Amino acid sequence: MTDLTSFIAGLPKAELHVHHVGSASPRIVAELAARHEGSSPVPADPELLAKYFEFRDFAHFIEVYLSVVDLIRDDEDVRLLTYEIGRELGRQNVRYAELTVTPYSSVRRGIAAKAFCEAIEDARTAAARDFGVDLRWCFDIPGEGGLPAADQTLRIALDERPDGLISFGLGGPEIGVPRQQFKPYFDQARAAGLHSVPHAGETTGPETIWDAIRELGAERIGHGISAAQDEQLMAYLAEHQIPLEVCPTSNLRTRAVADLDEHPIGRLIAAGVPVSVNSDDPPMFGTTLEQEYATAARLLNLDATGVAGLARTAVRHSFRTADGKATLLAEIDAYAAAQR
Ligand SMILES: O=c1[nH]cnc2c1ncn2[C@@H]1O[C@H](CO)[C@@H](O)[C@H]1O
Repeated sequence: MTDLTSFIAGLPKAELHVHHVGSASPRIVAELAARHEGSSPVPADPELLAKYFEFRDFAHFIEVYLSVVDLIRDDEDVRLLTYEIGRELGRQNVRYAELTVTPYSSVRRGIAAKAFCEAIEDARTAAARDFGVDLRWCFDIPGEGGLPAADQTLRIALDERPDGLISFGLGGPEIGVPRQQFKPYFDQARAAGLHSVPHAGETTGPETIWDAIRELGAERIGHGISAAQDEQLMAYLAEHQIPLEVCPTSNLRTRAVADLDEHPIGRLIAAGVPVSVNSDDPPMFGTTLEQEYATAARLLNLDATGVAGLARTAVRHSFRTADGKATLLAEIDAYAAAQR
């Protein structure tokens, strides 16, 4: 039996909560910073960049995140970033990923919506061909952009409708950004067949999660960790099988939790809440999906069988086709059996 680290490395995985720009590796950020030399506070040097990715609080994280968004200035940057994300996911044996993409931020930067969508679709085709990674898109509203951002994000989703688009989300800060105002946009996105996957309960309490369910028709919740403060909400999530996309290291690095050993993931699972493990913005948080699995294994006291269960759970919570799920579940089972 190989050790858990190598078991995790080889395990076929699915990722459901990982942000497009938030996945820009230090190498890609350096390349983009060099392309736009001198016009960005983002350091090109990897050492300085690691320091730059240390956050005082969540608001500071969003500020840093937006400074990296600012580096993506044309469709070539979009194509490079997305293809390289595919490479990194393939390196970790991620077979399927639902990437949260924020077209509003790039269109505001002057990249035409059509060119943006063509660039991510080109990269999706190339990542499947070159790395065996099946990418899908969640288009998310950056909450700090308010209703103008919601309107533009919905327009792009419905007018451009790239082949990989499967869901509609809401990210950015929750404090001061109530979920209810986005109901008309989620209603239209859902009517058009997109799955609803807003962030909620990351930096605010359980009421934000209730709002995401009642007002936005959430089928899954980004983070949702404050559900652990509300027994009734956890029972509801368990009964209606509404999964949480939990990102442990993100919560630590944005100060959403003070200490990993206090992370509520164990309490949520013990209450029957469906939970997948994800990386969110891996290079910004100095982590990878593999490391998130190792962290979850430590927090939940999992052996290899338990870790394979994390991968299976992510596949089951995904919006992949039934055939696509069956194929990946079979691959996970075959891998786990071969490692015994
Ligand atoms: O963990 C996170 N929580 C909320 N928003 C996030 C997170 N990671 C990345 N973003 C992204 O920050 C962008 C700017 O507001 C948003 O688009 C949001 O998707």
